[in-house]
Amino acid sequence: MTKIIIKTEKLCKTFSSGGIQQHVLKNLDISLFEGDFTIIMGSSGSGKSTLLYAMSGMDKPTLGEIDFAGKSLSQLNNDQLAVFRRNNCGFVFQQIYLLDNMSVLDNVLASGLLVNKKKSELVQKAKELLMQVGINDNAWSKFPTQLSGGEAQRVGIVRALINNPRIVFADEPTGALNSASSESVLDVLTNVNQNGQSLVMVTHDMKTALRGNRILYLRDGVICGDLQLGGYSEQNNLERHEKLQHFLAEMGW
Ligand SMILES: Nc1ncnc2c1ncn2[C@@H]1O[C@H](COP(=O)(O)OP(=O)(O)OP(=O)(O)O)[C@@H](O)[C@H]1O
Repeated sequence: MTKIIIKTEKLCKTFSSGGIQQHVLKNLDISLFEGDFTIIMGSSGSGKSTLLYAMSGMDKPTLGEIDFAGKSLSQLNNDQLAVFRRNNCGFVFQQIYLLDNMSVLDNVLASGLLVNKKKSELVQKAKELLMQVGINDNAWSKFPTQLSGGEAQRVGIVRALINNPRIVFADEPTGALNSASSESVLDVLTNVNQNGQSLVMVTHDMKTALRGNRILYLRDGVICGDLQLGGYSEQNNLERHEKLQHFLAEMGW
């Protein structure tokens, strides 16, 4: 049976500003499963990023519980949460946030060294991962400004993977890329998932969503659709495309 990796119970997030409260996430009960590539879709402002940040322990919920691989996140203080995130989560953002004054290799190593891994092992692993995403040795000493957007995001993915996270969270990872670069980044994410890595990704884009095997649809802070799409492959993509199109039409997307 597939193992649950994250389970939320009555998860709520409310933001207050200027005396006005905005209930962004409303009593969400969600289970995410190991090995899945879960996609979160929904209209702008529906709470997708807020949900991603709450489930990953980046932000604290207002109410409710998050069980992450057997650990209750509400029991952790901020320092413990930071350590927990470092050991269990990888993050890929639209803005890639590579450090401009460090080489490609050092950007990856910096994340690994934060969890006290042995440097020689890390270097070996970083190089292997960089090769796997098509960043070859002639690029390892380059600085981020010398990379294309797609190359930089593939380095961002390696940085997210360097500590063997239980799950990788991605927030619109291709949102700032042209279509060729997007495809190369999505191929990498697909490959990472096909090698067993759990992923959860927020996207607005249908083509991007097709890389996932499960689609959660958020409307006004409530999950109103949950589609099992089956795993991505180029052969079955037409059928999956139609299924997703139908689902999104039902959701009023
Ligand atoms: N830190 C914050 N303080 C106050 N309000 C916030 C904060 N973060 C998010 N919000 C509000 O919560 C709502 C949901 O935001 P969120 O970014 O989660 O939506 P989203 O579905 O990811 O939107 P988009 O697709 O446009 O990125 C928005 O109305 C946003 O303004």
